[in-house]
Amino acid sequence: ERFDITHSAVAIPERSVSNDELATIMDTSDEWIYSRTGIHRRHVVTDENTSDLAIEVAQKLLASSGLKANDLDFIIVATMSPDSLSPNTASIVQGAIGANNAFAYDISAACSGMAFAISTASALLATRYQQGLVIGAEVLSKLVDWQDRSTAVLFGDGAAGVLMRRTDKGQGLLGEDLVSLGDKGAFLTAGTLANTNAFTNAEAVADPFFKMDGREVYNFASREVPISMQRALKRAELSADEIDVYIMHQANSRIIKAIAKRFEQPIEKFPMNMVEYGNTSAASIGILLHELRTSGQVQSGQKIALVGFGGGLTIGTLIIQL
Ligand SMILES: O=C(O)C1CCN(c2ccc(-c3cc(CO)ccc3Cl)cn2)CC1
Repeated sequence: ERFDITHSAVAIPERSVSNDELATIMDTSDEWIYSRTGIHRRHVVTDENTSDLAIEVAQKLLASSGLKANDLDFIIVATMSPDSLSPNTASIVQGAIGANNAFAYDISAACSGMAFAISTASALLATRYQQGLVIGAEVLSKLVDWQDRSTAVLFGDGAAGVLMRRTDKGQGLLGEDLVSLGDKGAFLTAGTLANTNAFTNAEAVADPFFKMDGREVYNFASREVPISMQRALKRAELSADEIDVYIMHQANSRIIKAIAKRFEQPIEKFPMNMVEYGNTSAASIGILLHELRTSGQVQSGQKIALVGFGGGLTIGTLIIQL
C-alpha cells in the first residue's frame, strides 16, 4: 500500500509520578522498578479522559499539517482504555474537532493496537480514501489496581498519533505480520465486564483491573516477537541490517535489549523512552515515533519497523518506507 506519514503529535498528561513517589504508597522501590523494567517515572491524568488526550493529538495534527477537519476521511483510535464502549472514543474525537466527512472507530488490540490501526488505515488508503488520523490513546491509570505493585509500577497514560495520506511516491507498507495468540489471552487481562442480565445463572463477576502473569507475557514476547519480525522482514524482502530504526512497544527494556541482540543489531537502532513514560500500551509506539521524528533520528527516506506486542495476546510488526 502507498501512504506517507508526514506529521505526528503527542498528548502527555502534566502530572508525572516517579518510582520514589510510588514507593510512598506501595511496597516497591526505584531500584527494583528501574533495574527490571527501565522505568523511572510515568505520567498520569488528573482530570483528562482518553478522548481528551486523543482530541489534543488530533488538534495538533491539524495545526501542524494545515489540514482542515473536514478534509479528513477517517479517524481511528487504538485504545484498550476508551472513555466508553459507546460512543467510541474516535467518534468523540470526530465530534469534538468537527471532522464532518470522517467516519470514526476504535481498534482494541492492547499494546499492538497502534500497529494494527496503521495496517488498517493503510488498507483504507489503498481503496478509496485519501487521508486520515491514526491515534493511540490510553488512560491505563483507570485500569490499574493501585494496590497491586506487580502491575501498578508498569503502566502510564498518554497519547500519540500520525496523519496518514495516500501517495504514489513509493512510501508505505513494505511488509507486515499481525498475530493473535488468543489461547494465551488470560495472561494479561483488564476491564472484564460482568453479565447481570435477569436470565443468567452464571456468577456475574466484573474484573476491572489489570492482571498479568508477568513471566508468561515476558516469555511470550521474547519468543514470539522475533519470529513475527522475521516474517515481516521476509515479506518485505529486507534483512534486519536494512532497517534504520526499530520502534518497539516500550513495555520493558530487558525485552528490547534481548531482541536487539537476537537480531545482532546495535542497541542504538532500538531507541527507548519507557524511562519517562512507562508502558502506555497503544500510545507507546506513537510517542516514541514522534520523539524520534522531532529529534531527527527518524526521517523521510528511511526504512523503519514498528513492533507492538501485548494483550490478546497479540503482536503487530510493520515494515514501513518513510
Ligand atoms: O523482572 C520482573 O520481576 C518483572 C517480570 C515481568 N515484567 C514484565 C512482564 C511483561 C511485560 C509486558 C507487558 C505488556 C503489556 O503492555 C506487553 C509486553 C510485555 Cl513484555 C512487562 N513487564 C516486569 C518485570
